Amino acid sequence: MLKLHIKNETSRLRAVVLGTAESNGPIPKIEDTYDPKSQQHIKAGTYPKESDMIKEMEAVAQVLKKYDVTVYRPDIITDYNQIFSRDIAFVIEDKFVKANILPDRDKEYQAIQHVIKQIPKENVIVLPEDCHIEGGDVMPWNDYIFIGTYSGEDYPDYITARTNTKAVDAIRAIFPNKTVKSFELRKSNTNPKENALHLDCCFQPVGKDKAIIHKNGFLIEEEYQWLVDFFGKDNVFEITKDEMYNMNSNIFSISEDVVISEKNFTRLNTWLREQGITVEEVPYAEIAKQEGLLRCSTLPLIRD
Ligand SMILES: NC(=O)NCCC[C@H](N)C(=O)O
Repeated sequence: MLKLHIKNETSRLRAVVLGTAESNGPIPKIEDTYDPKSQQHIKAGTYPKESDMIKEMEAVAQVLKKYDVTVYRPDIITDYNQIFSRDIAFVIEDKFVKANILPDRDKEYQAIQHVIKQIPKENVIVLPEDCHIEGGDVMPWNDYIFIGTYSGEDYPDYITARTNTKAVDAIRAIFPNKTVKSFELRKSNTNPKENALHLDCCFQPVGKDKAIIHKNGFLIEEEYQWLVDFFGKDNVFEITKDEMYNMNSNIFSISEDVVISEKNFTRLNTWLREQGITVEEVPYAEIAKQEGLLRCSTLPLIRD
């Protein structure tokens, strides 16, 4: 049986599900896409090739192997996108919560049944269907759970809005000992530079007490400011609109002092090293074209 344990985003990683780019399927039709960045690349003829994305994910697998992390991979569903395993479920403490993901992506959960079977049944939580939530919006941070959401009345119009108020309330009820703090995110179905698809597309804690953040990803300035004050101005690395677009906030922590990051994130990687963090660089610019990066591709099961 798997002894799940996740308290935060950066404690030493021991076991993780890493998505797969195998049998990712043909280039989607514009009407079948569910994020504006993929759309943009389909129109420009620059949508990523499966073989390139497989290489990128293999580089991540190699780093995880180097750090002796146990890596689970999804079963392969023919011609189906299974790169972003982060969103399909999430672990908080010893609970595995099935995410109620966008219907276009709902088969992804079935492909990790071999992992779920190893979790005691009483620790697997299935939320009511009207609680929409994706793991990219959920961040356990010690006594807190940070959740990205969108509560506008036009929620149903946004295919980019993935976590609703009902889900935030449900998480609050399941974890009464945690402070659940939600953040309204900026959404656009058409402009990736104005779209924080998930909380991890505009914010992520790193190290022991630091964070990466993009102000414009937050709809409410006070909520952005709350995070800056929480971590302290000097501990926060502010990223630009283009850096958010390139997914700089979506690196992945193996521990408080080791992260996996994209090799072109020069400014961020320099800052991380200045903080004493070892940066394991991988190529991930092709996968980034689908509006997800390293945090999005990983579902941590056990951290110290
Ligand atoms: N946590 C994340 O931000 N995941 C990225 C998911 C990207 C995928 N194209 C989607 O729209 O669901």
